[in-house]
Amino acid sequence: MIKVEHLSRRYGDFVAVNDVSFQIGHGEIVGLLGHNGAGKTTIMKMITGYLEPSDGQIWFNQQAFDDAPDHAKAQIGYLPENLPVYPDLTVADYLLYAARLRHLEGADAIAAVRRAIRDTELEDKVLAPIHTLSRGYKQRVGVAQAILHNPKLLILDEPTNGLDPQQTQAMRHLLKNLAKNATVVLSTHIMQEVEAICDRVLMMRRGELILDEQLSHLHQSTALLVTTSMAPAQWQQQTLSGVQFAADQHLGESNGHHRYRLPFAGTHHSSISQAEGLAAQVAQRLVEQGAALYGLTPERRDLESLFREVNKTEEVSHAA
Ligand SMILES: Nc1ncnc2c1ncn2[C@@H]1O[C@H](COP(=O)(O)OP(=O)(O)OP(=O)(O)O)[C@@H](O)[C@H]1O
Repeated sequence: MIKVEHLSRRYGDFVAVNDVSFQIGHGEIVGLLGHNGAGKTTIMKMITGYLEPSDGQIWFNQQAFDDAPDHAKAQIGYLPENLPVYPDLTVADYLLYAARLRHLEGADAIAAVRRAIRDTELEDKVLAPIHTLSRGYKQRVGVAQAILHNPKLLILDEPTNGLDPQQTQAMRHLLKNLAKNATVVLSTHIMQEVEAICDRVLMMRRGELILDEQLSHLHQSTALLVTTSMAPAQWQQQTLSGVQFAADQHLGESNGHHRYRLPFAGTHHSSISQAEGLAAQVAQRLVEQGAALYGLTPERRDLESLFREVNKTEEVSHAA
C-alpha cells in the first residue's frame, strides 16, 4: 500500500529523518515508536504530503506520490499532532466544514458526517461547541475528520496523547475498529501503546529507523532461562542442537541457585516449539550431570527489553 525508499528530511543543516525505508501492506496496524524528536511527525507529514522530503521517494499503491499527489491524498486520512479544530464551531458544523474540504457536498457530506460520528461514538456531542469538549472527545473529533472520506490509509500522530486511562482505552478500542477497514499508522512514544494496538513496530531513534519488527515475532523467545544447583565450574560446555550450553551465560547466584541465560544460536525468530524441544534437552543434560533443576522457562521478550537490546548492540534491522 505504501512504500518509502531512502526517505530523508533536513531542516537547514539538521537531519530530522535520515535514509528511512519501509513498506506497509493493506490492513496492517503499524506503530511508529520513538522518543521525543525521533522524527515520527516528520515522517508522517511527508507520507501525507504536508512536507516535501529532502531525499527519497514515497509510493502509494505502486504509484509515485509526486506523480499523483491528489490521488494519494484522497485516500489518506490524517490526524495531525495539534489538530486545528475551530473551538466555537459545534462538532457537526466542524465536520461538515471538514467534509467540504474533502470535496464532499450536499447529501454525500451529510452521510459522511453521520458515519464518522457513529464510528467515533460522538452522537451525544453532535451539537456541543468544540471548546466545551474534554481532551478525549476532541481527539475523537480529530479522528472523525480523518475518516470522513473513507480513507484506505489512516495516519494518526499521537492519537492518545494527553488522554486519561479511560479515554485511552476508548481510543484504542476505536482504532482497532477503524483498522478493520483501513491500514493504520500511528505514532507514539509509549511502548505499551504499540503492544496494545499494533501488529508491527517501526522504531525510530535520532531520525533513523532502528527496528522494523512484527509484534508476533517480537514475543517469540530467543533464549531459555535456567535456574539450577550447578555452579559455572561444574558446567560442561556442549552444544544441544543450536543452544550453546555454556557456563559463560551465568547471570548470578543466590542461596545455591545459579541462573543462566541460554540464547538460541543464530536464530532470531525461534518458535515456541523449538524452545520447548530445547528446554527438554537442557533439563535432561542437567539431570544427567547430577544437578537439581529449579526453573526452566523461555525468556519473555517485550518491546522494552528489545529497545534496550537494540540500543546496546546498535543493531539495525530493515526487514521490509
Ligand atoms: N520546522 C522545523 N524546523 C527545525 N527543526 C524541526 C522542525 N520540525 C521538527 N524539527 C526537529 O526535527 C526533529 C524531529 O522532529 P519530529 O517532530 O519529527 O519528532 P517526533 O518524533 O515527532 O517528536 P515528538 O514525539 O516530540 O512529537 C526534532 O529534533 C525537531 O526539533
